[in-house]
Amino acid sequence: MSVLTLKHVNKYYKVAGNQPFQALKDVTVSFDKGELVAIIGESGSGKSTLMNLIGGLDSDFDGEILFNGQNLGTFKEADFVKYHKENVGFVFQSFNLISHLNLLDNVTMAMTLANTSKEERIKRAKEVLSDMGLSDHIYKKPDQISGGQKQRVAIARALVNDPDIIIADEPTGALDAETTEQVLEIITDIAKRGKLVVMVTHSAQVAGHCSRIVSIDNGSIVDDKRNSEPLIHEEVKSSQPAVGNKNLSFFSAIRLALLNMKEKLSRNLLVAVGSSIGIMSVILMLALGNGVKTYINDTMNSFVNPLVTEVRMPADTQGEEAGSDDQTSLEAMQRQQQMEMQSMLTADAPFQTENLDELAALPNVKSLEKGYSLLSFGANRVAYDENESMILTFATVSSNLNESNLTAGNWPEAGQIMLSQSVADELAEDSMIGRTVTLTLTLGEQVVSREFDVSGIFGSDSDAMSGMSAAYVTFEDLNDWYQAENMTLEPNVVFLLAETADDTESIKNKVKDMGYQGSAQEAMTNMFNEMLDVLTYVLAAVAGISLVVSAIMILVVLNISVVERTKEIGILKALGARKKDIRRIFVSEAFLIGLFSGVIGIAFAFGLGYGINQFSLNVFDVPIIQIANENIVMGLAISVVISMLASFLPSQRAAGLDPVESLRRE
Ligand SMILES: Nc1ncnc2c1ncn2[C@@H]1O[C@H](COP(=O)(O)OP(=O)(O)OP(=O)(O)O)[C@@H](O)[C@H]1O
Repeated sequence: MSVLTLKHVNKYYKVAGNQPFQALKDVTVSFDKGELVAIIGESGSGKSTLMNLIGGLDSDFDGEILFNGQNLGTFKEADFVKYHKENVGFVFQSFNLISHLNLLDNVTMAMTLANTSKEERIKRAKEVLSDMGLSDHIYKKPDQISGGQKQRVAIARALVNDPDIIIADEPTGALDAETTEQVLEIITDIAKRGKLVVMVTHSAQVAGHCSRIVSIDNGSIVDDKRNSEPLIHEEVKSSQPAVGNKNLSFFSAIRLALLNMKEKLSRNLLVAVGSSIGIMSVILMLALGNGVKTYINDTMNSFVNPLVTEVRMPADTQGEEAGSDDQTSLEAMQRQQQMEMQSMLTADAPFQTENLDELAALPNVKSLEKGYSLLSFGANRVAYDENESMILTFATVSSNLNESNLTAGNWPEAGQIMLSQSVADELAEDSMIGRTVTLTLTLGEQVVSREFDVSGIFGSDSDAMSGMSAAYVTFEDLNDWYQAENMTLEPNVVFLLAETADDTESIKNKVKDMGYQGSAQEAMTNMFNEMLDVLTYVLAAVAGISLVVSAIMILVVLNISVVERTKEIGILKALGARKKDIRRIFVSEAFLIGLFSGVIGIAFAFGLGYGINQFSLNVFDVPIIQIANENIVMGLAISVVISMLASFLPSQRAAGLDPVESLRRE
């Protein structure tokens, strides 16, 4: 059976606005192994058209082209891929080597596309290159060798997968007489080893070397002359297994992408740096959010004891018991009205005994401490001599206040008061400790005053709380005072002391579940945190707009790359690359650009963050940029994903290129 048989093959080219142009007319011919066939004819007679059809680069024809009995007309993409990988090898007039790959990589390309093992690839390529007398040049790039050497590399590449057919389109067209002889000798040897070689030539001398000469004129075979029997001497079939049906691996795609990117290093670096700016901005915005949040939380938390959970009655149950919602009696309403009046000055509802009992019974609660706190705008004040200071917060001292914030003197005991720095500053220029002040409070509906000795100063000038005017006495003193005024002091805040700081969180959660409120400060911190989160994400999103610019930049660069590498894509397809492989090469390139720009963006963020922190440490005493690990991972992921998304269109375009047109591209 013939290796290749054409039966009544017609080829029409579609021409816009015109009748289709018939380039091949009823071509019927068959070729055997060992034949060295010259296809000759005038320019435009249809030689290349015929070669493209039998090489499986063009599948649009009428009639039958049979390779070992299989009709190319019925082939699917996967069949053509297999055909290119295993059965045909191409040699072109202009060599068509891939310029950024060395000779070894050029020759191994077909095997790389078939995912042949690295050792096997290199072993086979070295053998074939050595057969071509090129052992000393394997690491050179194509532009470092002569024309004859280039054509030998191209022949080595065509032979390396041990195909049945070699299709050579004017393989000696660009060579001088001497080199032509050498190349012809090699080609003749190939036929002698049992391959079918079909070669287009314009040279009568070259045709004279062939065993058979087929003449084409105007799309038809007009002459078919055999000079000799097939040249076959001994059929040499490689002992190596066929390349198999595996495909380009992810790692090979990355390596190919890297080699190509190296070729255009400065351009790729510029793109990576350009798109890294967006990534850096996003990371910095998130890190700024982290920094500010940490600063606020730390400042807030530094004033409270980590063992303590502050509990207040729910805001919507003023005067009601937590958990009991059936108290609609007149008494309760009156009580609520009274509380509301008071809440012009104060805040929270008092705790009932049941509340105190259920809170004290919570697991991990070591003890329960009662407290009272009163927020007022102008009603409560401390006076000393002629001076007077309004106090915003009046509270009983409790374990909740962190003693480390006591900047002078002692914690108040019976008959004593502790003032905040700002109050002390307003009352006297020198130290207030030990002096007697008059505290005036609005208790219920009465305005009452009492004298206390100043025991200590709470909070320093440098912290955020020092601006808050506050005064603290003991719960017992306040209780006495209430009794003296014929009133009962009911705690409106309760402090639960945990066994260990680790238990505090769970106690806080339980208390919240039971319907109580946490400290006002905690609520404020939470609100701040939520606002900061929103603000941070908005800022990061605004910074993220530059990522769109990056994506467009990457898309444009990859598009340029596709145009520049059109011919290379044609070569890869002729070597058996699937559409998917071509896509994979471009997507890998985008992946690498994304990875590099992510890494550069992270490095920039750290660099700039360091600078900003030096400044903020000087000014605010805190590092304001805090890059979290998840910011780094997110930055990298965003960078890679955006870049890969941007590669979608260019890689799709590359994969869809027609191999015949691509190979024709200069
Ligand atoms: N894509 C195409 N669309 C329309 N016509 C085409 C196309 N490709 C080739 N042709 C026409 O088909 C005919 C055969 O072209 P082909 O390239 O096969 O000739 P050739 O014999 O290889 O010529 P040369 O020796 O100059 O390379 C020519 O008339 C050419 O103009």
